[in-house]
Amino acid sequence: MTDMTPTQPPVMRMQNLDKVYPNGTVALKNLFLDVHPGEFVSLLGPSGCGKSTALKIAAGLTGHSAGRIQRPGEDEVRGIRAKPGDIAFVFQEPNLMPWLSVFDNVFLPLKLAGTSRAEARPRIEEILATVGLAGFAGSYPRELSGGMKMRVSIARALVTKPRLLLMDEPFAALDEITRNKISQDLLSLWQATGSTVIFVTHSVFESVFLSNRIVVMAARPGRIIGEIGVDAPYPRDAGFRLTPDYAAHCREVSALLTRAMES
Ligand SMILES: Nc1ncnc2c1ncn2[C@@H]1O[C@H](COP(=O)(O)OP(=O)(O)OP(=O)(O)O)[C@@H](O)[C@H]1O
Repeated sequence: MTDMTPTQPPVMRMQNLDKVYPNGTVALKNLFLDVHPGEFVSLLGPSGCGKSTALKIAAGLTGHSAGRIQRPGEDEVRGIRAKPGDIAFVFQEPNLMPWLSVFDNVFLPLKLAGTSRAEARPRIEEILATVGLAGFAGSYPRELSGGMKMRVSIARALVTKPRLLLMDEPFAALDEITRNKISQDLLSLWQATGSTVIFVTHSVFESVFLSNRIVVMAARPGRIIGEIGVDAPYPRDAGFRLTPDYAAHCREVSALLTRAMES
């Protein structure tokens, strides 16, 4: 287990959040979650417990009904809102612009932030190389496999060096081998960029492989039932290996998930 004592102020803080959708569905109730700089937090829980809702609120894509949220760069007291580029997200569907090349898809958020093409080029080339797409800058989405499209989507999300990266089951549609490879790429990027990540997944294996903290939500209404720190004594660059430590962490998370299902 890692020492989970926070050392720096959180990048994102959810305090006592409730979310009631207009149709009356209570998706979140008394949700508290602090995410600290450089953390990779996985959010797990039974289907419908409110994981995506929590992520959408964090992204500012939907509002909350009660409680408080502090996003990166925001200061409620001084009325400062998060800047575009402070928060990035990656969903299951890569959502690339089909008429733009791989280079231009990744360039898009930098362009919107006012960066020139020439200025952006070295950064884009570097990030494409990190995700294994060095030779594909001129390709178009239709020419890429699902795994390659996901790599472009991750590169596009991280190219602005966001303070917070939100990922909602990004690898759910990929086959297992591609999923393992991309997980390793994501881990390299996370380590290289020092990003802070919140990652929603249904996979215990994936969460233990990737995260340094796993937060489990209870079935209803959406609230946190417990969390586990993962200090990764197993070789993280070697894929999902069932070493005794890795397996022990997986068992711990599975036990917590079982409790969450029964709650
Ligand atoms: N736009 C919406 N309007 C009404 N209810 C919604 C809406 N979006 C989600 N819900 C409901 O809110 C609850 C939480 O949904 P959410 O998608 O956040 O859960 P989840 O944990 O991400 O689920 P899953 O693991 O299946 O993706 C569910 O009961 C869902 O039906």
